[in-house]
Amino acid sequence: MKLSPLVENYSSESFAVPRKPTISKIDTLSRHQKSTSGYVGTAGPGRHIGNWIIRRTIGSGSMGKVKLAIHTTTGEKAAMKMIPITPANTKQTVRIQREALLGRVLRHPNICPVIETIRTPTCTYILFEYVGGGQLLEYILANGRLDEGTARLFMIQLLDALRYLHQNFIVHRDLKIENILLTEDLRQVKLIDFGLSNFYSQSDLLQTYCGSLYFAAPELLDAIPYNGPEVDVWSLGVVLYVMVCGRVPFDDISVSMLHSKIKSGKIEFPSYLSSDCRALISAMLNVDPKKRIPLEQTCRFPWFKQYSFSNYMSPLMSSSFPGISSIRSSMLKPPFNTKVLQLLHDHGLSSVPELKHELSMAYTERKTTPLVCLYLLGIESLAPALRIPKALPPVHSRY
Ligand SMILES: Nc1ncnc2c1ncn2[C@@H]1O[C@H](COP(=O)(O)OP(=O)(O)OP(=O)(O)O)[C@@H](O)[C@H]1O
Repeated sequence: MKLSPLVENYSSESFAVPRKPTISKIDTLSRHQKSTSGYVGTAGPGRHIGNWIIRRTIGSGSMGKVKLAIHTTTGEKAAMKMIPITPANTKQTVRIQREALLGRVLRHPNICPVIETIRTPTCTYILFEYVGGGQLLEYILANGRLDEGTARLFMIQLLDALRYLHQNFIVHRDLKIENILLTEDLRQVKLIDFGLSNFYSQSDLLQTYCGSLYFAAPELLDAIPYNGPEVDVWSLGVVLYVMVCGRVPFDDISVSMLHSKIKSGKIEFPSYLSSDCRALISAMLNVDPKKRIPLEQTCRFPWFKQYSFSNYMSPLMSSSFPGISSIRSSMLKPPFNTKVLQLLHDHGLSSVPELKHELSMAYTERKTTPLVCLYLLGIESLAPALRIPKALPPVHSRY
């Protein structure tokens, strides 16, 4: 595949200098954006939902519109996802509950948290922390590809977020450039959209194919059951390529051709890309999931060599906060916290007595199950010291 002249012509730009969007990039990158579903939000601007006033539309996805909401007393901003309740659509119900619950219990500086969930008879409103810098995709469309220094900073943050998820046996499964938002100062990225996330275990393989085709690992296209984390590694490899090249690595208007390009794993690298960056992308985009680099080994790649990875790790990733199975199960102790059990039940899990029973079994057998992880994440999310992770230092002090 020949590189687009528009991509070749880019000099090594600075992150701060904005560029005009280019049609060819928009064609390439936005073709994989899903169109909004037929749903038109029922909550117009100025309407109150709980303690929030609804303002303008800030985004849309397959689940509906996302509106800016302002808290009536504190003035806090939030992104309100409005999902109409359709009793027949159980798949959507599971997706909403999963997204609301994970957003509530996950605490990581590069994962967008849920502030509140409001349910009415007709609609579920999930209020997320407002991330003010827009989509990373839009930034790249408007300003061109990122320089490797900026891409590296974002990669470190995304790797950290994924490591946190994987340590808690959660796979994102819908990692794509549209699901990465920039903070207002453009120094941090935040992962959104956990509706397709799932729990994995070493013994049970996942089967469901989800997510965007452009970011999908080849084994998913053949419906081969997969363990979990390796599909996120592939998607993150595609994200890295998009960040540093301004286009997707595998592209075709024909879906079957796109499938074969993804399965071939043949990647064209632009000449300006450093060999260290190419090596990392190639290791992440290995078509054989068994040979694909495991997430925790990526930080040892020469592309990261100038940086002490430990400086960038959030406090949540320290050794006192491991998600390793045996340690995780040893953190489980009765009596179980009823607030957390109620929270889990409110998000579609079994009744409180059933949850207690399942946790007691896991405690007796010293087993780490998805429920154990969720319960412990719930406990940790209640601890005030862990709620506000340390802010990252400014970009330029790190290079
Ligand atoms: N926390 C947030 N802060 C600011 N904008 C947001 C936030 N969450 C979502 N958005 C905006 O709304 C858009 C749609 O959000 P999201 O991808 O979560 O919706 P979705 O319906 O789940 O989408 P998908 O079709 O990918 O499943 C985002 O791309 C972004 O532009």
